[in-house]
Amino acid sequence: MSHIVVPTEGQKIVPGQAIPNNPIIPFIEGDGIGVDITPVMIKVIDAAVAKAYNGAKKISWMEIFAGEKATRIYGDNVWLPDETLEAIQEYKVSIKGPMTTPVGGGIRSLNVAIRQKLDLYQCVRPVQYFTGVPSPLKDPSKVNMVIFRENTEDIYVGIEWMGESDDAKKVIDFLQKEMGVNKIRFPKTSSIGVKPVSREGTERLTRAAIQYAIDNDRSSVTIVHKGNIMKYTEGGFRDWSYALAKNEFGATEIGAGPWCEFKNPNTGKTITVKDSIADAFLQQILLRPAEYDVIATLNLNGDYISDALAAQVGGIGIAPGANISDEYAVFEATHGTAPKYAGQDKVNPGSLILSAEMMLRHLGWTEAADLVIASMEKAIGDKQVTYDFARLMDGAHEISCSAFGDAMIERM
Ligand SMILES: NC(=O)C1=CN([C@@H]2O[C@H](COP(=O)(O)OP(=O)(O)OC[C@H]3O[C@@H](n4cnc5c(N)ncnc54)[C@H](OP(=O)(O)O)[C@@H]3O)[C@@H](O)[C@H]2O)C=CC1
Ligand SMILES: O=C(O)CCC(=O)C(=O)O
Ligand SMILES: [Mg+2]
Repeated sequence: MSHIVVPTEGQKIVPGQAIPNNPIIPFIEGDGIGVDITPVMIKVIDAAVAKAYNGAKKISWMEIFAGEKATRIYGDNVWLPDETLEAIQEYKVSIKGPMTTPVGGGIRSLNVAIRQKLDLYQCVRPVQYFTGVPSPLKDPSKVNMVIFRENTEDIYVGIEWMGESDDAKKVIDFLQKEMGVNKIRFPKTSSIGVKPVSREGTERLTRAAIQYAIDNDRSSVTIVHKGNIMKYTEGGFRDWSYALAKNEFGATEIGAGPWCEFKNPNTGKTITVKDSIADAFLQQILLRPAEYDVIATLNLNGDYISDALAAQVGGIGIAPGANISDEYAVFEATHGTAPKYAGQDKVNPGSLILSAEMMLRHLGWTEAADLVIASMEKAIGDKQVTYDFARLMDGAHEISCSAFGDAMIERM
């Protein structure tokens, strides 16, 4: 039985057709702080759209279910109902709150499952400084990067077997007897994980990152990898990315290479394609952030880099993101369910609001998106901030999650 109530007003987004003035947008509330941030996001976005278009445009929100709320509605163990995935596919553009993933045993990540099942291969996470936001950097205004994180491959996808299980023993046996592997230090008790990284997966991600650099007049794309150690997976990602830059975008090597460059066909400006080994990269972004612009990286590196870079511009309370395929887009914040704050109307709704701001731009509703950015800048500039910023800002006025949404709306 369906538990999704389709709004009586509103239309579906149809690829190849103009975005309707009243699109139906599915949303997943999310676990933990989802109950706090999702309603605030909806209120702020509705206000921005109403203000920007004088009522001529409006989103019809349609709740769909996943995570703990789905188990309450659909029954035990129904974490990701089929009709939720079908709605994301049918309505094309949607937004989700965070969902809990237990550590060790228990269900595998529903967030990752949505990305895998719908092949949302780009995880796009812009990291940009807003004036007045507290930061550990001397000059955080130099941080302006967009992470393109591969979203469907790598050790992150969860192909692994628990140490001492029959399956782990079978895999270790195969590796030792058939593949000549003699480097597993403790074969009797090792858990084993598999890290698939493909040329196709790399190419489509790096293509999207380079195309983004072209479309948005960015100066460089940095391939971040650990290819010195994992030569065929992380190293493959680097080599396939450089090859794509040369073969598809006409990049040529600078000096002895491997860095290369090409002219942006739209602006004539040079775009440099370079690479950085992940450990060094994490210190470079702290010390010399101005040198990095668009980042293309694998799934696990991208996970770490997302939170690390977010910290440089105020933390994961203000870190938006989007999961994108050639057909669908699911917007979601970088952070998780922050369970200790759930239901307290305390946390920063900024990440989910900025994810919705990315969604407005994706729809071409730039006027409303601009209002979201401007009102957030004003609220922060007036030091009306949630606890996470208040504890790091002098003279800040700490307000609740919902009051921050209201402070934005008052400033639109
Ligand atoms: N895409 C998704 O849905 C994601 C889900 N998760 C899941 O979330 C659960 C909790 O993960 P955890 O590692 O604690 O990471 P979280 O991102 O949920 O929280 C870590 C810390 O980040 C800060 N934080 C997070 N969100 C906000 C916010 N909106 N405003 C202000 N501060 C915020 C808090 O810091 P402080 O304590 O300093 O106040 C919080 O304790 C796990 O089950 C994990 O798997 C994790 C990441 C992404
Ligand atoms: O799915 C999860 O529980 C964690 C995901 C995550 O950390 C991320 O996508 O950044
Ligand atoms: Mg993460």
